[in-house]
Amino acid sequence: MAGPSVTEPEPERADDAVISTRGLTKRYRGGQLAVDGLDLTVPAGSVFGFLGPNGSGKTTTIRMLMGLIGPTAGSARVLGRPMPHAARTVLPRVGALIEGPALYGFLSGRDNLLRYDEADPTADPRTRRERVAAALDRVGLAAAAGKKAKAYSLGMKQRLGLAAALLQPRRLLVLDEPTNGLDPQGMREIRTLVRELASDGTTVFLSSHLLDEIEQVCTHAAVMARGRLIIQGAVADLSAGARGRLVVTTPDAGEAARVLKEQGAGDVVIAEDRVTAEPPDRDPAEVNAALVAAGVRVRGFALERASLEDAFVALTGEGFDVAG
Ligand SMILES: Nc1ncnc2c1ncn2[C@@H]1O[C@H](COP(=O)(O)OP(=O)(O)OP(=O)(O)O)[C@@H](O)[C@H]1O
Repeated sequence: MAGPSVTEPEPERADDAVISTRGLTKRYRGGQLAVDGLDLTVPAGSVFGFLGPNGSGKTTTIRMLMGLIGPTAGSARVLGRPMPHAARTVLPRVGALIEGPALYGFLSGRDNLLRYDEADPTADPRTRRERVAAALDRVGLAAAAGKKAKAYSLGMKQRLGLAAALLQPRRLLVLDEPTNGLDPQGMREIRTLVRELASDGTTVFLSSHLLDEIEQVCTHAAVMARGRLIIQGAVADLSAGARGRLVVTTPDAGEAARVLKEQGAGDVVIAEDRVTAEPPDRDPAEVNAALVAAGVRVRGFALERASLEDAFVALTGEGFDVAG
């Protein structure tokens, strides 16, 4: 008689978070508090940017999420399961690219992937070649598959690392600074790839110290500074929280600055024929009318959308200094 089929326990929790941490903390042996009480929620299907200057605790967090190091306090769940406890069941469904891919330079890109695939005990050897070809194709390396990996550019190596992470279907991809060290073209390629992967439904968690990168590819973001979470949420909401700047283009910059101050604008800055300021609490049309009435020749009048950087500065009172 056929008994009930053995199925894996449903891993997803009601909140549908692919990653969630509660009070996650790491203090290194030397006493360094690298991550301090982190409550992170990564929604399923998001491209989640994990942003922070160098040394803010991103890599330490990723290492805890992947079960590579244990937390000092708090807990982390990945795909609904506790880490590092459930690493054996969780990690096969997570593709990770952490601290650059480990590649054999003397082997071709294809042979590197064949090796990766061989190392996976769940991978069917009969379909290995097709899997490797599909992964190479996915990252745009099909034409360079026969080249030795040492002849690859840094961007190609990153893409090969991604291909290795994509040999199996993944629920989650974790990428630690995937564009670090790449030239603008290499960066664009990786970003395009990330967008494509996300449109296939894979949740992508990527760390970066580049604000504009997060704005370009991510739907959600969390901002870290000195081991603490500053803010997290949908990227559109994060930047909406900060006010944009008023930008007036005029040959009469000095007079425009005076009028803007009179109208209640803050932080008025003149840069040649551009005057920017924190917009005052009144109808922009009135501000414009006041400029014109004072004889300022207004050639441009705009409210620039706030960037994530503005949000960061507003929240921390500091610039986003990548040198940390
Ligand atoms: N193995 C370690 N032992 C002691 N301190 C460490 C260790 N690894 C990291 N740290 C410290 O913990 C803090 C957070 O480092 P972490 O690497 O997590 O930051 P990060 O945001 O990933 O920065 P980066 O992009 O430079 O790697 C830093 O002050 C760092 O010097």
